[in-house]
Amino acid sequence: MKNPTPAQVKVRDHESLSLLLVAPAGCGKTEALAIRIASLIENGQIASPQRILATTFTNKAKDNIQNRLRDYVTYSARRDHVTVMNYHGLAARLVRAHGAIIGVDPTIQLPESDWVTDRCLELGLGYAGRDTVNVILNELKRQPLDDAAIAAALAENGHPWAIQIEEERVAANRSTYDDLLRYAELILANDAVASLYRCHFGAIIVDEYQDLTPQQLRVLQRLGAGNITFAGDLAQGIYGFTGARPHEIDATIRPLCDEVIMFNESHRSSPAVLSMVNAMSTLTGGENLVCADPESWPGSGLAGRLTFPHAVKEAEWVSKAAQTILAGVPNHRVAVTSRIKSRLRFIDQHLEDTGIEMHRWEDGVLDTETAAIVRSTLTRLNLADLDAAHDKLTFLRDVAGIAQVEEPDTRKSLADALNWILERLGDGLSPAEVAGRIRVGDQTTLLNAPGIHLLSGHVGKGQQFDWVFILGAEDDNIPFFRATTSAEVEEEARILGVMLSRARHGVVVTHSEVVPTVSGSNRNRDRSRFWPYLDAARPRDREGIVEWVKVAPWNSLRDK
Ligand SMILES: Nc1ncnc2c1ncn2[C@@H]1O[C@H](COP(=O)(O)OP(=O)(O)OP(=O)(O)O)[C@@H](O)[C@H]1O
Repeated sequence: MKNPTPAQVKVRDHESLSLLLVAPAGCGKTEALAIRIASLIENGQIASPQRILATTFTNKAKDNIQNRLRDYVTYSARRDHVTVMNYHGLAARLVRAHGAIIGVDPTIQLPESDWVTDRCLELGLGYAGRDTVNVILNELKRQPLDDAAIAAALAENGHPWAIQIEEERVAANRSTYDDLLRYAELILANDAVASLYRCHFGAIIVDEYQDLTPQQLRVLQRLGAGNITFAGDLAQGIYGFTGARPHEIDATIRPLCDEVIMFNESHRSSPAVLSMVNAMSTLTGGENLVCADPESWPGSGLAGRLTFPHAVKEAEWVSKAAQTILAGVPNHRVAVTSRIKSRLRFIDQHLEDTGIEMHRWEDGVLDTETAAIVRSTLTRLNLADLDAAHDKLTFLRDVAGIAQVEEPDTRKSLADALNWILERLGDGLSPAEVAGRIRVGDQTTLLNAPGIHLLSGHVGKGQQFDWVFILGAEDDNIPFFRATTSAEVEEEARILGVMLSRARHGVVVTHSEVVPTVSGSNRNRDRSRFWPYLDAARPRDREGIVEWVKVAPWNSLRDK
């Protein structure tokens, strides 16, 4: 539990339930939301049978907010007064309970994968065809249109594959992620249903509002009707590709909120790290961050930037640097990150080959809810029955009870996890051994585990690490080659800003002159066009980094 700052006290004590909290990375927004939730319960503003709804975008973010809440709200108060849900989970709940009022079968099959993409590839449309079909369907389904209106709009558009795939979906009584949100909005247009939910959820808490799509905001507004606390940061808007519209959302909610409270003091990062984050602010549009307690950071923190002749050399150096840091501060967490996951393959391979332990955030790591189902499945699994089953995956899905899982994100991760179990059992592991390999993304492991963590830029959103190495500061990687418009390139700058601002003590950015392609041929790579912006932070070069590490006050670092 932290001592709230005066600004956090203002958020905690703000009487009306309609509030906007805007602050750059690391200023304590999520902490302030947890403090506010605790206060709403303590002062009886939200009392049974009403609950507070806290919405998140992913299961990992759900774990993150639940983790924070543990510091301020007792288990029983959380159980009785707080619901933490993803947008897809919320939409699925509405469809299951009230689908019939808009003519949707409440038993409709819930999504557990990107079915439209899978279907396009099965039909041989290739990646370009898949992109076209997805764009057509996504854009239409982000509007409050029923199935008949979607069919009519598709007929007018005339794209034969989009029409066929949508017809197949309806005939098979299945839903995609887009359908769930669309149906939820249509259901909430019914005043009786909307007021039922407003009575149930007395207040809504929305973190990372800049990532909302207009459709998600419309759903929230029907549910929350002026009782919403939003928190976020436009400079961290990195989900344009999923339909997020940060400026549009901001312009919509500002006039509706009773007050706007702003913070600009970072509680997360050292002065050196903040200088790197601030160096990007002209591109990210972020406020300049001030360090809340500059004297408290041993050595003032570390900011570094260096170039390697080859990605393999980069991997060797970063691995050695991470180990040197961990030798000095074994309780620390070191993130090795990059814009895209595949750019981490050299360091991943190097760590694997040298037997250095790492936590891969995107592989075999389950959120708390999925891990609980998988563990119970493994305990109940009878191997003889599995061996005798004609279709092993279907058998395993039945044992896991996937059909009863309502939360689409959990369904997806469970479906992936069941495939992973089958592979491991196929490797000759026993169910107990497979269970032993499960890594859970909750506070006891991923969120707090010391050591080296490998993760891509988007996955790191909302998280923090003591040290962050950002690999692959090359054009094509960041900005990603698909970013062509100025708006897309600006979003790429914000992704770099998000990666930099995950760091507490130190951040090091690297570029490699040669990066082999996935097929193994060497490719020359230019430094990222964002590289020169970091000059303003006067990052240390290789010698400077070595010098800092040599004289670093490890004892003080360990305790901070
Ligand atoms: N009042 C406080 N005193 C000391 N530390 C604090 C305080 N408030 C927050 N912190 C710490 O500062 C760090 C950043 O806080 P938090 O994650 O809430 O920021 P945020 O604004 O949500 O960041 P981001 O936008 O990057 O997700 C956390 O380690 C948190 O525990």
